[in-house]
Amino acid sequence: MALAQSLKSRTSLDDVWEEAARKAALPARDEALARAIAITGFRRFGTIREALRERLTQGLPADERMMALLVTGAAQILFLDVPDHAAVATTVEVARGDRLLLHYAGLVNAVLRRVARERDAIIASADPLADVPPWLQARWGEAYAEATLLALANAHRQEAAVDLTLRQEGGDWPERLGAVRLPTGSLRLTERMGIADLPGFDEGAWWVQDAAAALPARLLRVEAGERVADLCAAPGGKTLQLAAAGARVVAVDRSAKRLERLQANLKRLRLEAEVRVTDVLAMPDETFDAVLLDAPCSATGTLRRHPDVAWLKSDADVTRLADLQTRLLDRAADLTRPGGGRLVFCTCSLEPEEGERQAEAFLARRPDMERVPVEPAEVGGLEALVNARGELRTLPHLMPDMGTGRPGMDGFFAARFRRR
Ligand SMILES: C[S@@+](CC[C@H](N)C(=O)[O-])C[C@H]1O[C@@H](n2cnc3c(N)ncnc32)[C@H](O)[C@@H]1O
Repeated sequence: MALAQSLKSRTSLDDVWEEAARKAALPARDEALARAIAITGFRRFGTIREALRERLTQGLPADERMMALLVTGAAQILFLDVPDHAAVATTVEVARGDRLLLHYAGLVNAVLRRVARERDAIIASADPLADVPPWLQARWGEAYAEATLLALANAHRQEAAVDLTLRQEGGDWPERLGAVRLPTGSLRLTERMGIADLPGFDEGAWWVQDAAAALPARLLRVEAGERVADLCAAPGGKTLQLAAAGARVVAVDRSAKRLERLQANLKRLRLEAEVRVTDVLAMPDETFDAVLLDAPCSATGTLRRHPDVAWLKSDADVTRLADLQTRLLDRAADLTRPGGGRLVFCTCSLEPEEGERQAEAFLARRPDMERVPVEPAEVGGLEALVNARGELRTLPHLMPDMGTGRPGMDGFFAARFRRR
């Protein structure tokens, strides 16, 4: 019932999962299936809800737990490799075991059987935009062309691939890992495997990082020995890239818990960085040769991994976060060395307020900063990833599958500046 809890409290699935899993105490394999069901429930929430609405004479249940129960049952029937009878039986069993849902058991049984019988028709007639909630359809309809909106919706229905960033480029890692080298340099696994069992994990030869997430730190073009600030650094994917390039990195984040993961990552990779638990806005004056600001954002570029975000966030979150980004960006500029220091601002959002408009307003209010356009050659020659102003704008459908059967990448924005 993590899905119900997440919907009710508008808290991310990741945040409610740990506690829910501890309470349920499921064996690892069952927990993995439960998580796949919850993720699929969110990924296809619009399609599933519509299918249920059309098959419930009384309309959708107001009770979140009942709604979540039906969604998890239908997700298994429609989109997961679970036999229909097992999906129906386990969902009915959950209803029977719950005092408040007990009287719905017959209804659950009937509606899920009907969903199973009508599966092909449900899938064939599903609206291509059904899984994009209205607030995002409105935003993306304004920001992007109609064909792009459809491509985004389609990309978000796919599960994300697992990409790796090599600590050191080269070597025979693609063969050893059964991976394909993407044009941008990341490796993409062709099969889903236990990460810790893969060759090179213990020796710290690579780390998991989406192909798009690996681009912003590269745009900083750090050189060995440079002093670099990684602001909003945890859990540290970009810190690892900067440290692996030989920079003396100061990694800053206000979350001590998330920084623990960054420390563990540094340890496994045998890399070093100075780690500071602090609010970027409260950092004392000092300057760095290069600064990376990977600001907190609505994360609408990561819906393939975190489909819950689409159903839990709202316009108000974008406004609030964009305001925080503006303040963080000004602080990041102050920390950039005058006379040539570089600054890269990035977010994993598809919203212009958290990307293009943020960069435009920044340049307008900071005459001490100038833009350093990104060249397509810096992102593997993929021209579609760089806009006319020389900003990186990756979209989830823009990475071809390169023979892995798993296309796609996170949606990221990055702009590069130099301090005069
Ligand atoms: C997008 S995540 C960073 C991901 C990270 N750069 C990476 O590549 O693994 C944003 C981070 O910003 C941190 N954060 C949010 N507001 C902050 C602030 N005012 N000062 C410092 N860190 C902040 C959050 O704790 C979160 O870890």
